[in-house]
Amino acid sequence: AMIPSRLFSARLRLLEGMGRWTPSTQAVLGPGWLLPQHASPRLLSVSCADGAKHQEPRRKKLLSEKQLKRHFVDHRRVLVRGGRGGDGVSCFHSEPRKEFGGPDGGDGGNGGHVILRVDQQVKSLASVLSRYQGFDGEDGGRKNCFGRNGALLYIRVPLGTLVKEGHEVVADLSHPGDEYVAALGGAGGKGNRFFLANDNRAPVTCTPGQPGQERVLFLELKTVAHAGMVGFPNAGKSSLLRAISNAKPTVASYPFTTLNPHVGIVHYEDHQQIAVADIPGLVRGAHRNRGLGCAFLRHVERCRFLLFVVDLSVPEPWTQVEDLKYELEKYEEGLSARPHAIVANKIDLPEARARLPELQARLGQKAIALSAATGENLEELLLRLKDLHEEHVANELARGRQPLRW
Ligand SMILES: Nc1nc2c(ncn2[C@@H]2O[C@H](COP(=O)(O)OP(=O)(O)OP(=O)(O)O)[C@@H](O)[C@H]2O)c(=O)[nH]1
Ligand SMILES: [Mg+2]
Repeated sequence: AMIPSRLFSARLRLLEGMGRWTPSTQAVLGPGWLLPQHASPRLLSVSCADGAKHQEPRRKKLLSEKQLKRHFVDHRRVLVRGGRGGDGVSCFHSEPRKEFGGPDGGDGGNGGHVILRVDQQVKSLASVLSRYQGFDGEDGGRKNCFGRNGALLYIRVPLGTLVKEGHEVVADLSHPGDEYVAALGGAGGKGNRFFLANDNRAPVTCTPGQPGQERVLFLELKTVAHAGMVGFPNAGKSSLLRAISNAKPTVASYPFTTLNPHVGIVHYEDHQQIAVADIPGLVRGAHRNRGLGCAFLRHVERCRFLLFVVDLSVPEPWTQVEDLKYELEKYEEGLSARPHAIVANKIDLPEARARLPELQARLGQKAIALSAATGENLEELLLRLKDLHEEHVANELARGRQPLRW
């Protein structure tokens, strides 16, 4: 589970055991709606339920939009410093009855580099700290002992991390296993043995180790996936991802459950794998920085095709599609024209099913009506995903490019 959802659930436990829960079926978009009135029964835990008997639940504080954005970690400023090189040593060989032992001060070891490495287990930049110091090299020793080099320090980052220095993009870690040396370790110093020469048989000079490189880098996550799911909060994107893939994003009846994109892999019988990203809820006016703003729309940028997830339990569901397209277009021109499918979710609810014919008519395009909750008609979506994927592969090959492989 991601950190933000844990924060939410901690807050929500206060309301558990109350039995007042009703599933919220629609998200009403306004400034004060960011947390639910009722907690989901999923979060029930015994210890807290006991506690609830004795104490009055506290009033929940509403998260402001600003606080909400703080939970959403897809960019980070990091200070990286390579390890310092070890110092060289100045000393002379000494042994009983041997009067002029030569210089035998060893060199210091090199400082360790700090390296960014893509790790597909890592899903967000939340685990990245604000500063990293590489391992120092060891100092040299007597008897020509060289210091040990500092070990490499790896920072694990998710696939699709963009590395910027100032405004310049210095690396784009968009392939599994990609690495980028963020800061070089300093070179080790030389011991006096190094300075031994024919004209100087007894050098006393030795040099100190160099400090490691220091850089301030900006990491930015752009989720890489085949398909990106976009939809309003509570549309059921996370439920859908759970239903079709191995991913387990949190599902709850309040908007903005998902604050970080999740990527799930859909496995087909022919061993094909399609990566689907669950992208945080978009709201009307996102381009004017409402809700989570449109910062997270950069995750959509790299999705090869889109799934518009529409909540059929809300009146006039077709406006959702128009609004989603509008917001996407505001963010980047042409984004709404990506290959896409329209998914009408929550068909298990009777009022939702009744709205379907009108939705189809208004869109002038087929919508895949399904229920993430009951699993009804998921096959149609899976087949459509496969078609979209094949289209993408054919397109990329035609342009002489390598299609995204998972
Ligand atoms: N009846 C019904 N309820 C559903 C269905 N799919 C999702 N829900 C409910 O809708 C609510 C929201 O589901 P989520 O999957 O968390 O929605 P989301 O789009 O990921 O929401 P955010 O992460 O907040 O953007 C939950 O209470 C789900 O149980 C469905 O097919 N039928
Ligand atoms: Mg979600």
